[in-house]
Amino acid sequence: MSKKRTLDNFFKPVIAKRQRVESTEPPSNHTTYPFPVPQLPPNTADVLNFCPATEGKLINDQPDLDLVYFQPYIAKDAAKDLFHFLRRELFFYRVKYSIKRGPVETQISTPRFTTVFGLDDSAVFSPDGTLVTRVAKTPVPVDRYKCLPRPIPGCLDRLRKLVEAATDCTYNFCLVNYYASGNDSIAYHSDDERFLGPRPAIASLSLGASRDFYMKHKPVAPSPAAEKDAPPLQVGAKPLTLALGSGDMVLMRGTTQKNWLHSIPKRKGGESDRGRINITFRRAMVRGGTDNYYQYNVGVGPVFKWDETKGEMREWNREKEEGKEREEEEEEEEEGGGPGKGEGNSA
Ligand SMILES: O=C(O)CCC(=O)C(=O)O
Ligand SMILES: [Fe+2]
Repeated sequence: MSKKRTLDNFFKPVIAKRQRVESTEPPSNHTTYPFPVPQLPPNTADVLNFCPATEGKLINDQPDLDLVYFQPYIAKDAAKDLFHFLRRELFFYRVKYSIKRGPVETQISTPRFTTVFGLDDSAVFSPDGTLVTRVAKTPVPVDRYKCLPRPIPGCLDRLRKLVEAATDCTYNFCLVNYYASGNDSIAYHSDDERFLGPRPAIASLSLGASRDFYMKHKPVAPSPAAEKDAPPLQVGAKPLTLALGSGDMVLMRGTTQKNWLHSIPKRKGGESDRGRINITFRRAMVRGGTDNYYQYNVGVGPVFKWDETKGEMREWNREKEEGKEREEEEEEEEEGGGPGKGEGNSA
């Protein structure tokens, strides 16, 4: 070893590698989960007590736009830990579906990983995990929903409560997107579904790689009295770009969804390839909302789980996982003193 390197090492501050400390609380589980979801690690949970890390800034200087931008909502280190925890522990889907426009059916592949938890306002989960009506607390018939609703796991429910307090709104749904690379995206759309009510509040939290969030006003149809081919009306709204960094949160509320579109466009290389998680909290009023969210964010395809060694989402399969666990248990048993492994047998 060269002298220079030895000296460098001498003066380098000793930074202890941060240990991953797991929660001792039992994980969240439900019959609809492919596998249990651990509780937040205690150090991440503690830091969340200091949210919001900054005060929200109002962005309402354009027609029909009403945003509150927390930049950030979660401080940098905690946002990083939360990103890695959620990417590692949640189950995701890559949903495919078909849409019919007139006689033409088109196959769509959602260009990002998604997952969803929650239940509309008509019902609640009872402590044993079954569904009961919100008011009368009578069992909900099993065929009420096309896809069985999933309770929000403890780790995301903690976030939901914090976000409720910071935004003065209540939410019963949590949608999670994972953009694995710059090739993953969400096209221009508005979250103005009828089941969210007329002026929905949607809180959108970003973790991981920074991505551009584009917003533009919807074209405004000319009045019925205008000429037939009249161009869309100009409302004088300028498109907007927010460079959403890790820990940032945007609350979209009031007339925003009715009048504005938003998207996360594709990007080439750079930071995007490190992956980004987006979590939106919303409130669905009726059961149609529940069916819609599960159809488009869970679907019927395979489960994906983050593979730490490969550094990518991999298809997860219950039989394969259970087989792997059995093998590991058998290996442990053998190492623990099975025949031929005893003392004096090493020659
Ligand atoms: O990823 C984002 O920031 C936006 C996600 C979004 O618009 C949605 O899930 O509806
Ligand atoms: Fe959206």
